[in-house]
Amino acid sequence: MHFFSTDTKTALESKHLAQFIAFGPVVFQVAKVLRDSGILKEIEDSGAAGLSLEAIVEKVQLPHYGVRVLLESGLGIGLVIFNNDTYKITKTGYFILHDPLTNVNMNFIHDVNYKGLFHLEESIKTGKPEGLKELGDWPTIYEGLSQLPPHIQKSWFGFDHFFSDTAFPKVLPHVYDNNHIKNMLEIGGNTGKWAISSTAYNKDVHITIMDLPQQLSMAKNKIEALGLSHRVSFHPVNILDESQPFPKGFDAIWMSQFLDCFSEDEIVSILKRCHAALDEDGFVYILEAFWDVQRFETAAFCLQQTSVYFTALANGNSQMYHSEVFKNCIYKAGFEIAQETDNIGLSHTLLKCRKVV
Ligand SMILES: C[S@@+](CC[C@H](N)C(=O)[O-])C[C@H]1O[C@@H](n2cnc3c(N)ncnc32)[C@H](O)[C@@H]1O
Repeated sequence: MHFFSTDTKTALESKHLAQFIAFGPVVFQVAKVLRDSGILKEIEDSGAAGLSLEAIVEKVQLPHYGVRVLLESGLGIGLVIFNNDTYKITKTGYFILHDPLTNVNMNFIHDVNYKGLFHLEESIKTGKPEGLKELGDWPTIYEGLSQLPPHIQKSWFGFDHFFSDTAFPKVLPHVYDNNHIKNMLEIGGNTGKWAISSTAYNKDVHITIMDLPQQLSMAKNKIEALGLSHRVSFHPVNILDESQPFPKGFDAIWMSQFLDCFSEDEIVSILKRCHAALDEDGFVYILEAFWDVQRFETAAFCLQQTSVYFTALANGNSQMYHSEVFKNCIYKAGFEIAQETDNIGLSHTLLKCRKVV
């Protein structure tokens, strides 16, 4: 929050940033084409010597006019510099080429969000993911995940997994060490990554994955292929259907990057049903990224902008939450927070919640 309490820019900096915003889609597309066409890579490979426009055209085999337009735009964006008749890469250009976070975000924004974001204003008014029609005809993106075209699906999973992959190895000891968990319900298990890493980390735990039927069939194939069917069960359900009871008798419930897919009222409803499904001395473990609990302003920025994907594309009513808004949902559902562990992986917080007695 401290990042956002004062206006620190000069008037000149502010006007420059305003132009970056006004030309935002141009900046984005140029950077992506400079990355994907190989132009940035050729310039980087030339090192301190740099490359002339003619040499770049020769190397990437694209029309002279197009390469010139891209590079002149790239100068203004700050991806390249030009001196002694040659282009050289900048540090920002380097991040566009090599930084995993930048690449995952850029692919996700281009493939999943770009066209749908055109419908943002409509989504704000209706509370529905109006941009989703650019990808397919589903009520939310989750029903469509397994049917997305392969390159869009790759970008969606690349984005989702990037954050959980960095957090899961760090969070496993917090969940399993000294907690004697034998029977865990995992809600929103997606492709089975948590179940797979849990069974490898803890030789006793049995996991039941609850998710949409389409999603579970993807997870099931993976679990079977790994020979883990005796350790992992599946419970297909649309959690928004409140008439569907949760299975009972769990000493732990795990939800990672799941509750941010729902509105505040829906989160409370899901957590109340967790309350009923959980043993009296059991715990709900929630792994989430909160934009106000970040060490770096860039991390907070990424989370704040990711919220807009939920508005225009995913379901129209959820977001990456401020921690206080989210915690109020936990309290309303009859839980208290027994332990909070911040700064896990890139940006996550682990909340260990117990029933209020
Ligand atoms: C963002 S993914 C989280 C995946 C995984 N837990 C992780 O940490 O990477 C959200 C998951 O929630 C599931 N989901 C979304 N809406 C659902 C619903 N209405 N009922 C059941 N599962 C749902 C999706 O299918 C998806 O697997």
